[in-house]
Amino acid sequence: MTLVITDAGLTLSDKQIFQHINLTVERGEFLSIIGPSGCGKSSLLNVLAGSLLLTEGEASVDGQVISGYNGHFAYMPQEDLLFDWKTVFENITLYQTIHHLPIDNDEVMRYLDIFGLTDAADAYPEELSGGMKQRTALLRTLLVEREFLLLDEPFGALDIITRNGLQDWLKTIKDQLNRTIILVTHDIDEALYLSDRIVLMGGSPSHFISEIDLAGQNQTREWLNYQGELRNNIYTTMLAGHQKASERR
Ligand SMILES: Nc1ncnc2c1ncn2[C@@H]1O[C@H](COP(=O)(O)OP(=O)(O)OP(=O)(O)O)[C@@H](O)[C@H]1O
Repeated sequence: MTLVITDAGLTLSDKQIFQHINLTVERGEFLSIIGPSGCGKSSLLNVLAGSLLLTEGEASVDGQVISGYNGHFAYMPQEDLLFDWKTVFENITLYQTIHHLPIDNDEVMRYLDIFGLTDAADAYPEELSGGMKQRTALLRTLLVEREFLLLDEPFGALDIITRNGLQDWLKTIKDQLNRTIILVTHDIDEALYLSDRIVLMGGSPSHFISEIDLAGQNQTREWLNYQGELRNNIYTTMLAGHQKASERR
């Protein structure tokens, strides 16, 4: 499946959030979107998930225009809260329970194993570490079984050690997930480490400023250590976009 966004713009309450956004995402790709706070990254994910409608242009999956909630995207919002009174198993199968869909226990157990949560299946969220909670929320999103996973700052609230651990983990399992992933992050290194491609968003109204193609790179932690120039270029570009936005506010 291919996602195509063409000349997309979004105005909310008379404020133009973003404009002229063009993007094609191919099946299996890992794309990160980075940009300053408030530039509209979450809004763009909301458009794809169907909870916001574009005011200009269009987004489509395999030619089918997105015009509201649709069956292509599973969205993990910034604060994907787990229900405290439900176990890990019950939390991750919530979508199926709510929609009266069958639960494939073998499949769920297989994913619990991949996510390192087998022993926690019957635990309640308060018994989990921060990293385990995020893995649980991510697994819940994955089990919705959509082609595209939209991850909005999934590791944003975690300490650096846990965060790095989850990045390493996501990198090792991403091929097994067999999904197309769109990740929103503020963390340049996270984007460099995990992505096939990065788009930078900024300005006012916000737009895509530039794109970095990382396909074919072997992005190890050591590789990251040598990306000072690239990291600096991304940061400088983001800063320029942020300053431009501040001047217009
Ligand atoms: N329903 C709404 N009505 C009006 N303005 C909104 C609405 N939702 C979001 N906004 C505004 O849209 C802008 C973009 O918000 P959004 O959350 O998409 O940015 P972001 O880049 O994801 O920010 P962050 O990185 O801080 O999460 C912000 O200025 C926000 O206040």
